[in-house]
Amino acid sequence: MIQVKICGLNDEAGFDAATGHGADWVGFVFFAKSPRAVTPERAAVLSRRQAGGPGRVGLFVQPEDDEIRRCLDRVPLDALQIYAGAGRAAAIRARFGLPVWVACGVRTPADLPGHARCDRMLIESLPPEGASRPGGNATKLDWQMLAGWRAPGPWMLAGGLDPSNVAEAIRITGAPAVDVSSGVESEPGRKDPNQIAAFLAAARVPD
Ligand SMILES: O=C(O)c1ccccc1N[C@@H]1O[C@H](COP(=O)(O)O)[C@@H](O)[C@H]1O
Repeated sequence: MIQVKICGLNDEAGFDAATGHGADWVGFVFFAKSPRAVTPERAAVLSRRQAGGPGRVGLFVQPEDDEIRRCLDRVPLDALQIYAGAGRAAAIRARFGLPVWVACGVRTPADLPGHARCDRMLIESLPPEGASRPGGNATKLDWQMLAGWRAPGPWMLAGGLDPSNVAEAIRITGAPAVDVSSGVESEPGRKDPNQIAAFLAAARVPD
């Protein structure tokens, strides 16, 4: 079955929709410039609503070790999704002993990774020129680019997915897992429980 991560959860309604409809992972954005940003304390409150539920993924942009440590002291995380180079990913993994997922921004087929240097690659489009954040911009890749790509390790597709296009994206790319943030929101930073439910259902429709 296709695995699904619902990212950028920051309120009870969104969190409950993601867990209640069977998301495999929920994501908390620890990046202040994001409209979905949460504090570690807020993530901990949400996280406690569903003990033993989906995996909890913390999203960090160019993080220092201290920032990750501060989060982990407050909220248990099962994986760290980072926007940083592969060398930094290895150091973070060694330091914290958690799976590290690395965002791989792709513009042309030459950008597709040939080697796995982390626990999971997030294949997504590069941000638009002048964007204030490296992801979460609702920009999608040319999915056809991935059609002949042999993934060197676990990966997921992200960027510009929504309930109306996720099934086609999976069909074209062969993605085993997908990640969404903007595409299940009524406005930036506000998750829509109905769209979360629709996304999970659409991602899991059998071929
Ligand atoms: O969601 C954010 O605000 C965010 C901020 C900084 C880096 C990444 C962010 N989100 C991630 O971006 C992709 C695509 O998101 P979208 O569905 O196009 O909005 C996804 O991996 C999010 O986890």
